[in-house]
Amino acid sequence: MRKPIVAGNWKMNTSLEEARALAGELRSTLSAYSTVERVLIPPFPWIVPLADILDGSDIVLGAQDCAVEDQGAFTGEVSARMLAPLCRYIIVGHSERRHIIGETDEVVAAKLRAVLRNGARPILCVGELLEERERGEARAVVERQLQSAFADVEAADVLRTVIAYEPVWAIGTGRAATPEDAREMANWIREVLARHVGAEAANEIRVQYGGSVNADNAAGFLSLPEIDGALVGGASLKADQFTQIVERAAALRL
Ligand SMILES: O=C(CO)COP(=O)(O)O
Repeated sequence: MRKPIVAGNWKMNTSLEEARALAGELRSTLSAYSTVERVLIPPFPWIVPLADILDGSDIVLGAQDCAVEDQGAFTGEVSARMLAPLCRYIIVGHSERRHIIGETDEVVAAKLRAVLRNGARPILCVGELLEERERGEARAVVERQLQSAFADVEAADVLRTVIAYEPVWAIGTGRAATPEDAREMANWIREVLARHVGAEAANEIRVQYGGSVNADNAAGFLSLPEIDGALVGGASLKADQFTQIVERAAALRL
């Protein structure tokens, strides 16, 4: 059985005060839903204060990115080695890093390996641009992203990774993919990964959907057996919205 995972990617949002208040509220509202893995992914500087606020709860932290290297003269970088004691998950390959910061598939693959060798679990984001979907290339793009990320990764480590299917055109646009789009891509992701780890193991890998998920549309995705949770951006900054999404996941995936 794949345990559902709902993660809130706060991106570059919240003041320290707001972050503390949001985490404090979520600590109490989310405590009832232990059948769902609940992950808060705040900006780097809030990870330490939030670790204190969440101490003793079963809500876990994630990080939004990490460096390729573990340590050294890389001014401004934060390594997976530093994050791993505090964060169970680290996002790699988010589309904002691929398309705004310019991270290549090779950089994403190196970051994925950094997360794995330091004992954290990657949330690997994959997804196509609107023009790629319109040209009928969505599956090929996601296949390339997966093959590149996992080229030098052993099967056991592939199984520690969560895949987030986040079509770029659905992120922050209010235009979510349809549940059918998400289902098709989740099946494709497992098909591609099956070549690497075998069909049985690929069936153990969790696939989330991300892109304009909110309390109103979450059930459409979370009710699908192929979709194991959501990676939530904007709606994760609102305690009531995020709590409702987690509540839907708990109710639909018993
Ligand atoms: O990028 C996302 C999560 O990583 C999705 O963001 P939105 O939910 O704001 O569309």
